Amino acid sequence: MNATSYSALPSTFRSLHHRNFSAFCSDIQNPGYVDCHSNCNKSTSQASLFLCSDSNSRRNGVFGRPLCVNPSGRRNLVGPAFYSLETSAYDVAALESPSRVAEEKVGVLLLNLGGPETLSDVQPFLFNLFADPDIIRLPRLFRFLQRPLAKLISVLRAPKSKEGYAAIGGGSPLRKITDDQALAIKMALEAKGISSNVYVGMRYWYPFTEEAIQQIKRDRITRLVVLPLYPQFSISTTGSSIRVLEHIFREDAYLSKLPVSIINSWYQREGYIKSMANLIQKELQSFSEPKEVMIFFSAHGVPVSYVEEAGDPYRDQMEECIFLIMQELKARGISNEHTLAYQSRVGPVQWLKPYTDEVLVELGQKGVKSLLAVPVSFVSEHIETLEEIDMEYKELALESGIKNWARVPALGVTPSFITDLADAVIEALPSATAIYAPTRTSEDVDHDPVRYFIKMFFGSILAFILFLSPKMITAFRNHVI
Ligand SMILES: C=CC1=C(C)c2cc3[nH]c(cc4nc(cc5[nH]c(cc1n2)c(C)c5CCC(=O)O)C(CCC(=O)O)=C4C)c(C)c3C=C
Ligand SMILES: [Fe+2]
Repeated sequence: MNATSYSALPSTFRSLHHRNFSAFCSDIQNPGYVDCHSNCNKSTSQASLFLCSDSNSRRNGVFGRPLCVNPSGRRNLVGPAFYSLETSAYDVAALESPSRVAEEKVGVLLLNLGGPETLSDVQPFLFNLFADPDIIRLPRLFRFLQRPLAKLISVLRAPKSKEGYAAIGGGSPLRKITDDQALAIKMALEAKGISSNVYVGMRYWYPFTEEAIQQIKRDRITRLVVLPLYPQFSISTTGSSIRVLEHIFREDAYLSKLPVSIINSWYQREGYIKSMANLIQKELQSFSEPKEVMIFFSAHGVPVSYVEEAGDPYRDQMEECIFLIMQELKARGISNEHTLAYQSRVGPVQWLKPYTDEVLVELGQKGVKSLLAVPVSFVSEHIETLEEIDMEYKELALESGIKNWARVPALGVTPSFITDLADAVIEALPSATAIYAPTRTSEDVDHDPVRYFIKMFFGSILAFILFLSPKMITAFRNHVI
């Protein structure tokens, strides 16, 4: 697991992230949904609160006996069961004063992206996504345009996006797969002697992170591990979900005192690397000449500015991840050629290169005949594996001269992977610390009505010119994702 605490992230990212906290408010387009951000204000965070260490962590212990079982089957909760802990191997305070009897209710919150379940969910889902200031990062002057812009882009993009979801059965499989993963992690923890409630919190669709948090509160969880289901950290994924959590936690007396441990990334974990290597090794055997196969890692892209201006560690982590997987394969005597490319770009800006579609064409032209696609930024099947890779990229590869094509499946509930995630949770438990309420800074409150009017006026004109240009519209409507 990445031992990087939040405070150890690149300072450029931290400052951007904290600045963004100031602009955050609930943007969720979700008619029958109770707005958990009603207290949303313009305060900013100065805290670096995500402390998670994997060094010298105690592995599991025996954690007491069942106290009670909540029979209600909440949709974002997996198998609720609480245990009373008489001695806790992970409770640092309890270790310091062994006479203390701690009663712990361990919660694990899985963070994920979420996806539309039906075709009519697609546009509101896209609205939620584009209304996220970590997905479309507007300069301060334009922030007031986030929601109108999200509306515009979501409407423009919805037809293309709907085609994709229609091609994979009419909706995203993400919710079902994430629920299965939650149950599997709960059972793996149970097998290691830890009883827990495992919750699913999606960023852009049901069950929303806000709903999961409310359930955690109702369940009076006393120690929480937050586990994003993204192996590598990006501002646009884990960062965005953590920002939502921070916002909710700092507004709430109970939550701000709850010991929380957030696992920022876990791409270097041995169990994950080995599980990925297993999938690749197995799939290589489906080719008639396994040694001739090019291993083609395809990661979801992010705009270059995230990495080069905002300090997103995503590209570095991705490259290290690929290195570790290849090292593991080499240790098994597999030394195929490999390459990494980035897929799924949206909009008119530069994304991380090389682009998957361009590399496929080049490889075909260079005479590569066999290719094994390995989706590497996500651990569930989703639209970008099932539609973009399996349909669009496969077709492109075959047209470009590649003869033999296969893809490794996403990890899903692969036992070795799930066991490793359970271990990551156990290792994170000791470092859970309360999130303290940060103070506000004047930078985040724009009191002056004249300044506000001037910003709105010039911002609108500039936005009109920039965002409604035909180039912009085409970019959002057409780019593959
Ligand atoms: C590590 C994974 C992901 C990163 C990084 C990421 C960044 C990112 N994504 C968009 C825009 C869209 N993403 C969409 C779907 C989508 N994205 C991810 C993962 C990452 N995104 C997943 C798993 C999914 C699929 C969910 C599902 O329903 O199966 C979409 C919608 C799909 C479509 O329109 O076709 C958009 C749009 C941006 C702009 C971005 C970084 C800034
Ligand atoms: Fe995405």
